[in-house]
Amino acid sequence: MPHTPILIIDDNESHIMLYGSVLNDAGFSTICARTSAQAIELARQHNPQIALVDLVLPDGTGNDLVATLRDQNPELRAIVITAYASVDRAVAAMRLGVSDFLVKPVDPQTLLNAVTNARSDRNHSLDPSLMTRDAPPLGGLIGSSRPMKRVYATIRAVAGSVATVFVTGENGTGKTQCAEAIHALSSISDGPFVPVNCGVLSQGDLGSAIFGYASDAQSERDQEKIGAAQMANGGTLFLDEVCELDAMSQARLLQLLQTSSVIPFGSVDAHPVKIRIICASSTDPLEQVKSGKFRADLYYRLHVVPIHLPALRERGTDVIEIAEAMVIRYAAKEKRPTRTLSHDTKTLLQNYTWPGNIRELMNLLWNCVMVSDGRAIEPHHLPTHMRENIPLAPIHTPQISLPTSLQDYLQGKTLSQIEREIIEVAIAQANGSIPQASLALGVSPSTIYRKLETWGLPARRSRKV
Ligand SMILES: Nc1ncnc2c1ncn2[C@@H]1O[C@H](COP(=O)(O)OP(=O)(O)OP(=O)(O)O)[C@@H](O)[C@H]1O
Repeated sequence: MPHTPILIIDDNESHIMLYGSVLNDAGFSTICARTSAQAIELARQHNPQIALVDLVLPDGTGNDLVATLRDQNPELRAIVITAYASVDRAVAAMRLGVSDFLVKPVDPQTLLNAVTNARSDRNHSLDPSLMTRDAPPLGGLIGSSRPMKRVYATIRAVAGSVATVFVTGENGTGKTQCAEAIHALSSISDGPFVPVNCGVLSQGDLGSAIFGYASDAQSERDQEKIGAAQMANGGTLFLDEVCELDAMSQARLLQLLQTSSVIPFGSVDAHPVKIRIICASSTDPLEQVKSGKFRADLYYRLHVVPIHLPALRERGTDVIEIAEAMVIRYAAKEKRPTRTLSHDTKTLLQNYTWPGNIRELMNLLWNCVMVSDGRAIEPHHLPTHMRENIPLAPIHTPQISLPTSLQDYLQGKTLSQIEREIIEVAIAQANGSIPQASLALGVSPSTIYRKLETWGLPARRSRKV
């Protein structure tokens, strides 16, 4: 429980009673103000850490009041309540450092979620020792660089709450692994962890994959498909590449966050769910908000606790720590003798820019374990572009050439066989460089790495055509 009461500011008596009783029933103490002036005075006396602020007050705007209260106490978390959701209002509130933005009518669960999130956000940001002390790595995450220690500390700090977490970082930096670590450390770790990659499904499939659908009861086909949000009930829903959601799914996700219930497509029935949402993006979500692709109010609700995963090239000697662990892992997996990394190999690994991050490193080492025969992995086992320090941006994009008669080529092949062949050709023509092959194919390197993982192939063993 917080040591100081929650300050409720609203000029409507019935709202004050409603919010007060919900919070009191949940064990919070509250104090109430009907005007900005009263609120400023009460805040001086009681130093509240959380304030619930109506946007329209008799003697000023809620935003102005938040600014004054945060001037008095920069650690104060403000939850703004408004009758109208609008992007402008949400953005203005975000600029003021508002912690949550609720639209009337506010249901009790949404209010409690917002207060719980504000508390965990506050606890997290108030503990500077968490950010600097030597946080040991978490299961599965290797690396002891300073930026990663900060990440481990944040994961630990947030895992105890159910606050929404927004993980950012380039492809292959470990966003999914980070989400899994948060779930594993949380009080809901017994519940399911349900990941959805919003970047790989078509928009039509994506909406029903997350929220499910209910079809016409007369239809002979399945009448209902449970979506990931319901499957995650009691656990964590992980939305990877969340900025890829279309407008309709963004609206549904916002509704899910506001009401803690899921309405499947084609249905009007709301299914209550108790889930934590973790989302991730490899692009800057704020840029997506600025360009109008992603709703500001949704971003704002998702971005309660941000975690940024540094690129592998920014993690110092983590690259060697991870590489050594991977060599052991792949040697065991492939039943090959364990090899060391020679001094020169380590230097090359350390100096490379790793556009595909850890996924690229893993695939490279898998390949090295397969092709090396001596005691150590030497520079000649590495791809040419790493040995010769070829710049990251390719001078020219390789052209993909396929057999001349398309009909002959396609004959008797499934779509997935064709996809696999095209990817293998592109890799071969890029001399084993996944980043270059991905440029030629117009997909992200992660997409190719994932496919190779599915096929059980290390990256550079792809067939030369
Ligand atoms: N710190 C780490 N130590 C060891 N392995 C890691 C680490 N971080 C990530 N990995 C591994 O690297 C691979 C890629 O990680 P992950 O899928 O979590 O990345 P991602 O950022 O979610 O990628 P994408 O953006 O493509 O979805 C996984 O096999 C994961 O287990």
